Amino acid sequence: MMRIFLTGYMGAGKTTLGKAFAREMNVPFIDLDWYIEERFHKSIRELFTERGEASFRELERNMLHEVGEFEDVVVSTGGGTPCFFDNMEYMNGCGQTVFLDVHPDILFRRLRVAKQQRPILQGKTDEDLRTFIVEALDKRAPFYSQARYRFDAGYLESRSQISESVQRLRQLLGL
Ligand SMILES: Nc1ncnc2c1ncn2[C@@H]1O[C@H](COP(=O)(O)OP(=O)(O)O)[C@@H](O)[C@H]1O
Ligand SMILES: O=C(O)C1=C[C@@H](OP(=O)(O)O)[C@@H](O)[C@H](O)C1
Ligand SMILES: [Mg+2]
Repeated sequence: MMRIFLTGYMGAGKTTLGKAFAREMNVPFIDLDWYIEERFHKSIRELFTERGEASFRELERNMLHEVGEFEDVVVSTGGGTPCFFDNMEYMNGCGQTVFLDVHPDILFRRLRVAKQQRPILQGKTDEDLRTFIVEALDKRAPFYSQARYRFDAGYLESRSQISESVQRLRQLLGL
């Protein structure tokens, strides 16, 4: 049975790598954000605005517990998932957890062009964004570091880099 949770900051590549890795391992892929969006028929952005973050975190935890029941699955969590409730402990209890570690400079480069879909980053100038990433990583590090494995996900910019990363992740997990 394979149950893998990918964790890490926004833009770390959880969705990109998770999708490619699940395909390689021939198991279903679940992106927790997409799962939530489908269930509630709303975008993450809408859920944040309509309910506020605290309520989003509750439903995120509930949905995590739902997907944590599935067997043979690769789950990409949201960037904040490990940092609320006992979510990290829960994931460690039922599967393999991987922290996708990426340097803040690379995260900045990725998120600059992809901040529209992420409610937490909206309206930030470049300078604000850079500071915000560094500070958030600092706050979230104690949670991310509880993952069983750490993976350097700084190389996901092309198809070949993605497939090289998939092989590297496979080796790390001994699969
Ligand atoms: N369609 C795309 N165009 C350009 N870059 C992309 C695209 N999809 C993914 N990427 C790159 O991969 C990064 C990681 O994205 P993603 O997998 O969504 O991260 P996460 O799920 O951890 O937030 C992106 O920010 C970007 O650098
Ligand atoms: O870091 C966060 O708090 C969040 C990350 C997002 O997921 P990604 O990391 O996949 O962008 C999404 O769950 C929501 O916007 C909140
Ligand atoms: Mg994602």
